[in-house]
Amino acid sequence: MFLKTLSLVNYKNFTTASFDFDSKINCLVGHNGVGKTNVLDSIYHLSFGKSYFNPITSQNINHDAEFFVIDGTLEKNDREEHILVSAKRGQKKVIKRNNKAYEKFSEHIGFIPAVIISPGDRDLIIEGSETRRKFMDGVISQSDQEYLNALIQYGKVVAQRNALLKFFAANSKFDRDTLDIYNAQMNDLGNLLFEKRKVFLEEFIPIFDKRYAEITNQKERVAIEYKSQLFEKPISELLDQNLQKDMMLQYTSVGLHKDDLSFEIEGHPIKKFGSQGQQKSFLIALKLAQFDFIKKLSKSSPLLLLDDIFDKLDEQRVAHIVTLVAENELGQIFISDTHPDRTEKVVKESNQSYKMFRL
Ligand SMILES: Nc1ncnc2c1ncn2[C@@H]1O[C@H](COP(=O)(O)OP(=O)(O)OP(=O)(O)O)[C@@H](O)[C@H]1O
Repeated sequence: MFLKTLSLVNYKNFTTASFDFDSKINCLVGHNGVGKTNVLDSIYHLSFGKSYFNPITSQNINHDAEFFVIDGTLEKNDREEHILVSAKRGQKKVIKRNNKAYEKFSEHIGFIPAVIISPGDRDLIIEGSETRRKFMDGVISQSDQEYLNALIQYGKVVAQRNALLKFFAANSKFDRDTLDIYNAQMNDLGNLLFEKRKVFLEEFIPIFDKRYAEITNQKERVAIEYKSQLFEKPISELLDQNLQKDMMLQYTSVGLHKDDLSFEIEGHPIKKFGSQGQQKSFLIALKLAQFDFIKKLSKSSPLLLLDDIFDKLDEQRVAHIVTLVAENELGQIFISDTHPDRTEKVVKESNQSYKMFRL
């Protein structure tokens, strides 16, 4: 699978732009702020139906315009596929595949598998548990529609349960029967998601370990561990035990939505004890493991979007990734960089076809 063409109208800083991509390596080069990241983000948008950097759709529309269009042609399984994402201020976004609009965007997830590596990935280490859950959910969802549907449903049930708790507090009421309906739904959906997260991590963690060792020449011991209250008790029990607390807080304080992943180096949290370089290697290993995992399940190489990759890796490491493309381990990649010469030097050495786009 590869992205053949991309046209943008009023997407972020672009009024119009079009690209005819190479099936292997594409380099977007230019000064700070010319829009290199925005091109990568528009490709991400085609894949996930939203921006990686700014989830507020209206803010992706050029400041001076009323709408944006991202139009891409893919070659997938020897067929040409046409994907269009468009948004108008004040209206719902539209995503079309071969001119037919999706009713649910979630149906599109996984159609164009993609992985982005960007300086902002550091949030995965430094921010709260939500970023890590989102990462895990994102990887699983790209290859498991049942997981994605259950996840969406679970989120809705928690929101309904929270609204009910607020209603109880505002009206000094309590209705066990309605609460039990939500508890049962949370329990069933939560268990399904918990089992799938466990299965996923059993497979994902060894892939991550291998990638980390490869990137660092096995310098130190790192670990990812799944943290969930569900290892101790089923959700139904957790909910019963915490009912008084939830009534007071007016939200659901326990469940699968509190899961986390702990990232450790030599037995200590990498957030506090990892050097900058170790954190960078950890994040890249995490993203390459995501790539491997999705590739295995979807049986095609995800698009690899490398934003400001030289910020994260020295020339040798970037060359290593480009070599992987040459060996056909990776598929189509997009690299953004401010230094055309250093990028061109690295990609030339790979003896692969490539295109340079000077923005
Ligand atoms: N909705 C928008 N309308 C117009 N311009 C926008 C919009 N959103 C972002 N921009 C502009 O896009 C530019 C940033 O583009 P981008 O982040 O892609 O740059 P870059 O080439 O990757 O830069 P760097 O090398 O610094 O990472 C900024 O000038 C920003 O103001």
